[in-house]
Amino acid sequence: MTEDEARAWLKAQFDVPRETWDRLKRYVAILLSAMDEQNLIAESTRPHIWARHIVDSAQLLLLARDAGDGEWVDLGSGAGLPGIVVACLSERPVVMIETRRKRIDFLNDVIAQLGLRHARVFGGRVESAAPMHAAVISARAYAPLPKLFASALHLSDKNSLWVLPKGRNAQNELEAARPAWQGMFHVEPSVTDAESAIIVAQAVMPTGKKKGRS
Ligand SMILES: C[S@@+](CC[C@H](N)C(=O)[O-])C[C@H]1O[C@@H](n2cnc3c(N)ncnc32)[C@H](O)[C@@H]1O
Repeated sequence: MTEDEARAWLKAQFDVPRETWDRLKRYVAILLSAMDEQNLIAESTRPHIWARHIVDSAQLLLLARDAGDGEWVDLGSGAGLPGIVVACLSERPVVMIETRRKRIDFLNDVIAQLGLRHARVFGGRVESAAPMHAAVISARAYAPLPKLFASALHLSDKNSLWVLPKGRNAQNELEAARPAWQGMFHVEPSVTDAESAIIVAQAVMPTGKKKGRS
């Protein structure tokens, strides 16, 4: 997907009013300029930021269309991927969880500059966030599945929809997690890379447990 194709995809998939479009463009500009001070995205992806990061994040919204009302919780948000992109493209409240100080400051700065009043940052470890009933949980390049589920189970209930971009190893990672984790799982192809996939899960709980949090 070229950068032009990425922007065209966004326009085709989302009703992108001018204000939203401006926000996305400002986010990209802020992110690129902050790259002088901290490594927020891989240097090699800088020329492909719309395809590799913005569309890659935005596609999760399509997979979460049927989620119930409530907060979208993004684990290990880093530069705000996908959390900031989700907050730009939807009105759902977004909580980004990030532990590194410079990244927390960056995220709060982006929220303020873009006026994203429905987004907030929890600055700390996922494991130490207060229990929640998230409607959607995303995690991009955060942790392998077993650690991901174990660290964030207290943020979920049986209705929470997990949308987890997992690159080219998604199916294998899912099979490896199966003995310890049960739920309804399926794997969706990524629009940005034909060989990458996104794990979508619901009612996730450790195997052997009969009931999740309701
Ligand atoms: C590889 S980066 C990915 C960032 C972003 N999601 C992306 O796709 O570009 C992983 C991020 O997760 C954060 N992180 C790792 N473990 C964490 C934890 N237990 N709690 C909160 N944040 C964590 C790191 O500080 C880092 O910013």
